Formats: sequence, C-alpha cells, structure tokens
Amino acid sequence: MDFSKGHGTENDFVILPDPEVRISLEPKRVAALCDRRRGLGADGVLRVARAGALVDAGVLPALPEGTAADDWFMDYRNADGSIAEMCGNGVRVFAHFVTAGGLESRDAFVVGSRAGGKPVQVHSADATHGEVTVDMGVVRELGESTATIEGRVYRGLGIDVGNPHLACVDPHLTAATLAALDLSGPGFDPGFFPQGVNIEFLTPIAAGAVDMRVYERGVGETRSCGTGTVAAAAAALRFDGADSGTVRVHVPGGAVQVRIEDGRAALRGPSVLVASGTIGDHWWDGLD
Ligand SMILES: N[C@@H](CCC[C@H](N)C(=O)O)C(=O)O
Repeated sequence: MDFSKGHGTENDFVILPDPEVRISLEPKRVAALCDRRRGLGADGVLRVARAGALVDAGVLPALPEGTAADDWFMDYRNADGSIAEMCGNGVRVFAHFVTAGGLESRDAFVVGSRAGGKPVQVHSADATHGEVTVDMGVVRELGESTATIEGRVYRGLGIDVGNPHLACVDPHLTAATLAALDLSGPGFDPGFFPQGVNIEFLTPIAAGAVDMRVYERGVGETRSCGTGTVAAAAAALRFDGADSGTVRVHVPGGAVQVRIEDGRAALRGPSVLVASGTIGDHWWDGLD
C-alpha cells in the first residue's frame, strides 16, 4: 500500500492514494497508522480519491454539497480513527499532493470534504513545497461558551467552519504565557458541543497577527489546525468589534493567513511533502 507523508505548518498527515477505494480505514487501523511509536505517526489520515468513487464504495452516503462525482475528495480521519468533517491544513496538503504528483493539472479546482466542496488555488507546488489558498466557506458563530485549564476559565466564541471550534481570545495572554499553558486536555461544555470540539487559545490581534495554540478533537494538542486558525481569526476580529479583515495566525508549527469577508473565509498557507513509501502488507493485514 503506497503512502506519502506531508504536513501543513507541522499538522502532519499520512496520505493514502486510493483511487479504487480499496483501503479499509477502520478506526483501529487509522489509530495504528497515526501512532508515533507503533505506526508511521501523524495527526490524521487523508485518503485521496474521487468523490463519486467514495459514494460508489459506500464510504460517503451521497455527494456532499458543492462536490461533483469527478471532484477530488479528502476523506479525512483524526489520529484516533474518528471522522471529521473538515481539515484546513489537510486540504492544502491534499491539493499540493495531487498537483505535485501529476494527478491534477489545473491550479484551481475543488477538493470535496464532508463539510462540502472547497475550491482551492494552488500558487506553487514542487515535489516538496507548496503554497495553497482554500476557500473555506461560511464561518458560523454559535455563541459564547467556556474552556477550562487547571481550574481557570477562558471565555470563548463557538464557531462552526464545517467542524466545531471554541476560540478563546484572552487579553491577558502573551506569546510567552500562551506557550506555558497546559493543553493536555482543556475542559469544555459537552452540552454546548455534543459532538466534541476543537479548542483554540489565542492572543488578541496586534499588528495584524495573533499567536494561537490548539487542542484538537480526536487528536490532542497539535502544532497547527487550519480550521482552527479560521475560527481564531474570526473570534479575534469579533473581539475587536470587527467582522472582516485579514489576520496572520502564528501557531507552534509556523504561520498562515486568514481573510474573512462577508461571513466567508479564505485560508492561505504552506504545505510540505516529506516522504513516500510502502506500508507493509503483513503489518497492515495483521491489524485485523
Ligand atoms: N487539523 C485540522 C482539523 C482536523 C479535524 C479536527 N480534529 C476535528 O475533529 O474537527 C485542520 O487543519 O483544520
């Protein structure tokens, strides 16, 4: 089974090209693959296939909105094997992978996700480095909620960008105090987020930029989360009383740019393809 490994601002993925949709991605297999000691190690898995093939194979019940049968589809799984609707860093890496690998010749096309079709613009894509903008679509505010770290309560804004987020802008945070937070398992209100939630902690906007860390549903702390940067930018703008603007979001793994206008977001950032290889059949089959 062929694989590639890539990352977007160090949010890393095992990429599985699977045009015929033959690979069975049960949660235990995904979890083993993503395990950094037993497997290859990653925050998530990106299966690469056409949307129609995934519908035919029964992986998708129907074509998601804004996705045609011959569009690419990013079948995304979190490191614990759970399925998530959307992954902003993953879409950039996916678009880079299909372009750099010669599977796609256009520089503007749609990558389907369970949160709908996401138009991408590939600015550059060599064998290693890419730069991609993703039209992330509508940013929906869900209202206020809170997160808790070591008994301290952080107020945040619930935001849906296809998947759920709680973005906590704290005026007392600096880059240094943010770096010192214990993000091993922040508390949240399960009544507000019954499907779980990705939680961002960030500084307010200064000189057009914020510093952010994230705890991802189904993964734990990661070094970046693309949908999280969009939620963070929206919450930071709202904190300043604005509803549009461009925000540079610094995360432990790098930086991306988020533009929010008319309630929609565009995410621009890098992608890196690190390696390609073969997963041993014996190991994979032994996971049964
Ligand atoms: N890292 C991703 C988000 C992946 C999904 C998330 N953990 C969830 O369960 O919603 C990103 O870059 O957006």
